[in-house]
Order: sequence, then C-alpha cells, then structure tokens
Amino acid sequence: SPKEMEAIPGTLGWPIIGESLSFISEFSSPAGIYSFINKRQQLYGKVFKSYVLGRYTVFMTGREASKILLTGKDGIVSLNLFYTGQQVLGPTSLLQQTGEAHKRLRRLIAEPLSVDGLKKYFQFINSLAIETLDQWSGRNILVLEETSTVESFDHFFLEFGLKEAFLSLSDYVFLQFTLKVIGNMIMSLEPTGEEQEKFRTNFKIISSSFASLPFKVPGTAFYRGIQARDRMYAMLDSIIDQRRSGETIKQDFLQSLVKKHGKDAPEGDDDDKLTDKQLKDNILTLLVAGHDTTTAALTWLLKFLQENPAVLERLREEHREIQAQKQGTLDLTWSEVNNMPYTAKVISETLRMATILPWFSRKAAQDFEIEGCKIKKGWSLNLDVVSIHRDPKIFPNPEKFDPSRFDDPLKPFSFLGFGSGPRMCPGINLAKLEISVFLHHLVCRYKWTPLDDTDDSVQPTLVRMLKNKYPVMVETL
Ligand code: HEM
Repeated sequence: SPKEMEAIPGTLGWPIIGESLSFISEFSSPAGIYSFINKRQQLYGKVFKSYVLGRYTVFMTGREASKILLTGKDGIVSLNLFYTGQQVLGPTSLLQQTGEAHKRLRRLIAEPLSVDGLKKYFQFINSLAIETLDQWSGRNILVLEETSTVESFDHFFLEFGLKEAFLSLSDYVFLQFTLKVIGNMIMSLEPTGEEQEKFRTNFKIISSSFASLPFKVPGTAFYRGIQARDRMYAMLDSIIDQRRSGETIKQDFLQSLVKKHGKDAPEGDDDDKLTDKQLKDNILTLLVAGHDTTTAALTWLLKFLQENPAVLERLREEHREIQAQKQGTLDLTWSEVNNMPYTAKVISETLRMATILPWFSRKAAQDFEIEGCKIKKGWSLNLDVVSIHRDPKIFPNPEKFDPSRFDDPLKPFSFLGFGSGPRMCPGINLAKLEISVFLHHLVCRYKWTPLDDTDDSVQPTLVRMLKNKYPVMVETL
C-alpha cells in the first residue's frame, strides 16, 4: 500500500496511472530508462519510490544495492516477472522458481551451456555464420520489420520495381542466426525447412507478447502469444514422443532430458524427474531468454563499431591475424575462438554501453534494509543497471566506447552485462561464442554503412534495442 511506502523518498505520481506516462515516454528517448531514473536520483537519492505500469516500485542503484539484491543473501528476494511473462512461460519456468527448485533447474541446463557442452555445437555455429553472411554478399541490407522470408522480401522489392534486395540485418540475419543455433542445440532442428519456419513464426509472436498488456482477448498480443506458445508446445510434444518411442534418436539437449526424465528413465527418484510440462516450460524459457538478448547485442555492436573506426580497425587486425595463420579455410577452430582477447573486451564494452537488460526486477521475500531505507516483504524492487554501468568513478568518461576499460579486472558488481549471483546468465558462454564467431566472419569479409544514424531512440521493451533496428548497407570488402 502507498501508505507503507511513506518513508521512502520519491513520488507515486497521479492517481491510477502514477508516473507511467513519463516512464513510457522517457523510456523511448535515446538514454532510455536512464533518463527517467537519473532525474529522480538527482532529486531523491539512490533509492526512490514510484508507481509505474500498475506497480508500486522501489528503484535502487549502486554496488551495495546490487550486492544485496543479486546475491539474494538469505533468500531475501525472488525474481519478479510481469504477469504476461509469467503466463506465457508457465509456472514451472526457471524464471519463476526459487530456492532448491531454482538450483535444480540451473544444474539441469548447465551442462549443454557449459564450455565443454558447447564444443559439440561449435562447428554448426561456425558454418551457420559463414552461410548466413554469404547470402548477403554484394547486397544492400536495410531493416524492415515483420518480414519473415527472403522470398517475401524479394517479392516486395520486385513489386516496387527496386533492383536490389534489401534485407533486415537485426530482424532477419541475427534473428535467423541465433534462433537456428538454439533450435539446433535443443532439438536438432534443421536450419531450413517447414519446421524451422513454423518454429520461427511462433517464436516471434511469443517474444512480442512477453511484456504486452495483460488482456487475454482475441486480437491482442497477449492472446496471440498464448496461442503461439500452445502451438510451440504441440510441436515439442510431437518431438518428445518421437524420441521416447525410439523413432528418432539425436545427440541434443532434448534427447538427454528425455533420457534422464522420461517416465521409464531408470536413475533417480520419481520426485526428481521433470514432467513434460516442466521440460517444455524450460525449453521455452531458454529460447526467450537467449534470443532477443543476443540479437540486440549484435545490433548494438555493429553501431558502436561503426561509430568508433579505431576500435573496428583494431578488432579487424585481431581477426585478420587469425585468418593469416590459416591456409585459405574460413573455418575457425575451438582454440582460435577462445583466444580473441580484444574481441572479448569489445563485447563487454558493448554490453556496458548498451545495457541490454536495463533493470533487474525482484520482489522482496522478507523485510530488510537497503541504503538506510526499510523495505517490506512483497514490495517490487528494480535495480537500475544503466546508472551502475555509467558510474564515472568506475568508468571515467562513461559515454565513450572504450574496450580498454576491461584491460584490468573491475570491482565486483560494477559490470552487470550478464548479471551476477545465483541468477547470473547461464547462457553467457553461448552468447559470447555466437557473437565472437559471427563477428569474426563479419569483420574479415564485410563493411557496413548506417542508413539512418540520426535516430538513437530505443524501443520500450524489456530488452534494450534501437527503435529503428539500425538499418545498414552491407558490402563485401
Ligand atoms: C548477449 C546476450 C545475453 C545477455 C546480455 C544476457 C543477459 C542476462 C542477464 C543480465 C541476466 C540476469 C537477469 C537478472 O538477474 O534479473 C540473464 C539471465 C538469464 N539468461 Fe541471459 N543473456 C544473454 C544470452 C543468453 C542466452 C544465449 C541464454 C540461453 C540460451 C540465456 C539464458 C538466460 C536465462 C535462462 C536467465 C535466467 C537465469 C535465472 O533466473 O536463474 N541468456 N541474462
């Protein structure tokens, strides 16, 4: 209740809507949520209250707050998903579990996402990056939303009499690449064909319903999301049945889950086995958590590199040196991809500057105190990560894109690109691998020019992404 929050500095805004209007409008500005938060931090300090999007929320920032919220010491907080996210992902999703149940699910997904687990998929990722980029050789690339296939693009442009095919880099190239990787890792989905198309279409609908308005009536994004989720589950059911019956046997994540957690699986006690519903909820969770984030990271990376030619040149040098050691082959080796020190710093600096997940949402599971403010059980808490990533004491001249900031180790809780503590991103190795491989083939063989660098606004979604999706023209070097 607002009364309980009286002692917390800040304002709850207007009745019913609170501060939602300024939150939404500032969210879309180039600085994004930072602009909303920064103004209030100037007025009220590091911890302040607000009422946005139907929630009484305490915003907080700084390394001390991060430590308390992210280490979740003594189980003082749990994750706080939006209602629509909870419904779409299902009650047994990793994102909705706490304590032992959460730890158990983390253990389960750790193996395929570990460095060793990823070795199996490395060659697939490498070939897919080359193949995906090959398609664009000599063509211009422009962002166009909601177009799902090359054929429809070509058709569109033929109809309008344009000679060249324009294709979307972030929506099309990155979306294809990251979805094909995860689809193959989880269930050996072929990179082309009808199943891949269905998978991609359903995924896009689910993804855009994740933080939509909570009205489950025909025509709304939420309703369409639930329907697409059910279609995706039907697809998974059929694959699980084929694996159980022995009709198909593969070496993927789903196969190992079915083997360990099937009804007839020998090992473990029954309570420890996952039901099919738990399997499906968590496969969907991995897809949702891993896809838009990696796509956004690749898009921001292109923008920052273009705006910082010296960094791009140094990055190219690192990758050309790798190429120079090889005899004409484009294929990377596992040891080469694990030895790209400058690339690793460029990725970290991109995640710092872009802050793809600008705030981490938690719910107080008990009463506790933070920066002298008394927090009550059940309150919604948001950790503002953008201010942490722009703290001039840790990152001097924070608006400058400078990968050398990562030359030396940073203080704990000052860089949260992949989070920290028990909920730290389990997909970190996969994300870095995908980005490094894609980047290698991109910078060695292509250059790109932005087509609209006047608009830096970000879209008001959970994952921070440029509103115009960064249209570029791509040419071979
Ligand atoms: C550049 C790409 C990525 C970024 C920037 C990113 C960032 C993050 C961050 C910051 C968190 C912690 C959020 C919090 O504490 O509230 C997180 C959690 C998570 N990420 Fe990622 N992620 C990326 C890629 C991936 C990939 C590829 C996967 C899986 C295939 C993945 C799966 C997850 C999952 C399942 C969680 C929730 C963990 C839990 O609650 O225990 N992420 N990610």
